[in-house]
Amino acid sequence: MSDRSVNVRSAETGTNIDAGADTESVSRPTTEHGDDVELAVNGLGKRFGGITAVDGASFAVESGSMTGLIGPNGAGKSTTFNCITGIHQPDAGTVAFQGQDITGINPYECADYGLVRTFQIAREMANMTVLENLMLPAKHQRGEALWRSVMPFARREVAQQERELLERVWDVLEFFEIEHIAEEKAGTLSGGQRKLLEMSRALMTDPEMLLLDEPFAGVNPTLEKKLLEHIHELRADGYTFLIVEHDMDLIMDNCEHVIVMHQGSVLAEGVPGQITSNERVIEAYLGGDV
Ligand SMILES: Nc1ncnc2c1ncn2[C@@H]1O[C@H](COP(=O)(O)OP(=O)(O)OP(=O)(O)O)[C@@H](O)[C@H]1O
Repeated sequence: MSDRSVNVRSAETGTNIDAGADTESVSRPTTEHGDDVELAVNGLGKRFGGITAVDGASFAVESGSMTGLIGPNGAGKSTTFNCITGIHQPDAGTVAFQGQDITGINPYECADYGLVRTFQIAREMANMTVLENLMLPAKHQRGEALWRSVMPFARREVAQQERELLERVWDVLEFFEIEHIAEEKAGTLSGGQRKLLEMSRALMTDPEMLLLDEPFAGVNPTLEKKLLEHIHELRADGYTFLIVEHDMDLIMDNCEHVIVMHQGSVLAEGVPGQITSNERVIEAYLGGDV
């Protein structure tokens, strides 16, 4: 893993918090170019009743890359994200993160491994302040158990952890330049500010790889530029990104590798130039509902 200069990582960075003993450790694979694979999806399948949402999707995401996952509406992108991060149990296939089989683990375990996806701010979070929203994900990761808060000898440790946590929250807020909205209720934020909060929440779990589902939807052009700068900055610090986004130009301009899904499986992948000139991709989009 590369050194990271952005000061948004916790003191525990790099130490994989006990992430489930029943997962298999395999040697870390490489791409055909010999680069490290951060995420490997193989033959992934997911059905909902009679609907096949994901149908044998296979792809790899290179460590430290910014990879785009595109495809017409209903291609299976979100379901793929959900199967990777444990929201859905896949019916078929495997998911490996940094060479470890993580197929079917739950979202918390997934975050413990360092793989996290952004979530829309849920309704129940809307009444909480930005600060409170950011305290939550990291608290879970620290495994706050009841005994910690009731046993006198543990109280000092908890207080120290709270202080560190708060420091980290402010580092993240500062990184995204949103300190001024720390006390605002999440429900009152603009679309762009919400996206920044979603990213901030994901960063609080101290990830290695972020899966972003339409991070620019509803974001005005000025904030979109800012958000992109932040993503590029994090990426330069070694984070890996897999981004689902409908804005094709944005993906082509910012990702070095693009995966195209169609009808639940991977139709094409390559550098942006290969994708824009691929006739099967053009056909899928023209025939699809985009
Ligand atoms: N929970 C669900 N129950 C039933 N069908 C679902 C569910 N989630 C997704 N689907 C169906 O699975 C297919 C793939 O959906 P998915 O949302 O993964 O595609 P997508 O590529 O993300 O689409 P979009 O770009 O429109 O968000 C669609 O036909 C969708 O209607």
